[in-house]
Amino acid sequence: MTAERKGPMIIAVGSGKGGVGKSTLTANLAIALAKRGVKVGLVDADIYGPSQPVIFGTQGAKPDARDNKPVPLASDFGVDHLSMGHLVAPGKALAWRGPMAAGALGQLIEAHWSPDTEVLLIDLPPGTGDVQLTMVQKFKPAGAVLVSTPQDLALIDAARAGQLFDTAGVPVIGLVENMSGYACPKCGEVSDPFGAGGVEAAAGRLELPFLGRIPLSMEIRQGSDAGKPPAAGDGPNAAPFHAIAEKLAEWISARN
Ligand SMILES: Nc1ncnc2c1ncn2[C@@H]1O[C@H](COP(=O)(O)OP(=O)(O)OP(=O)(O)O)[C@@H](O)[C@H]1O
Repeated sequence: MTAERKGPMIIAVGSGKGGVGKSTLTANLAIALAKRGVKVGLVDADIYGPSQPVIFGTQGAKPDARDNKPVPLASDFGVDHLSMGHLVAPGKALAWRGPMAAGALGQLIEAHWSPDTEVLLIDLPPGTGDVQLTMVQKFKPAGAVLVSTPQDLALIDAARAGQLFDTAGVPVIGLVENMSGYACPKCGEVSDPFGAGGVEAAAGRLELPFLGRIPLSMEIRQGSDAGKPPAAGDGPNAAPFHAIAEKLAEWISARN
């Protein structure tokens, strides 16, 4: 009688800096986990710059509400999802103060997720502000994945985001390097516009697992903008996401 209903395991995806590919990684990890048979939901908590409706191709869709709670939207990729971008007009949340944004995040997490949902991936806003703090304090994720590009500045911010989770007692599952190495589509030569290997080295210094790297690729950007996330297909850009999802799935089953 006193046993609490066991909800989905919450896993946060965070970054110290904006624009490093956190939303791209979250969406593709969710899709890759779903392909492995995990029942996954995704919350786009990036209240000030929601991008999941574009990535999932559900822009303009309006979630139903039951008992004043939103019902997450289904997608073509087996991942139910909910974003502030589905609930308020674009740009409106920009004027919200911290507590209001944090309250909105609560509504997304406590929505009508299907009862068999095993894992909720949360695409956090970049940085270490109020929304992130509320998230880790109130909803206590089981773990967090941190994404960074390889440059030093992004890494310093990623380490700060790591501290936020550490302070709240949320284990960092590992670090992901995004936009690592670019293969020229014309000549095939690989270059490293943001450097390479920086995140793996930082993971070593911070004594955190390194989960893998995602290349900088035109197809990843085009797929994200067109509602066709690469992990849903089986092209060359799907593999890096699936390799990281495999490690995440191992971490999840070790916790169950
Ligand atoms: N590996 C990649 N190769 C090419 N483009 C990428 C890659 N990762 C992300 N992008 C592109 O970079 C842009 C920013 O990515 P994304 O929105 O995922 O970052 P973010 O960290 O979530 O940003 P925000 O701070 O807005 O939340 C998007 O246009 C996305 O398509």
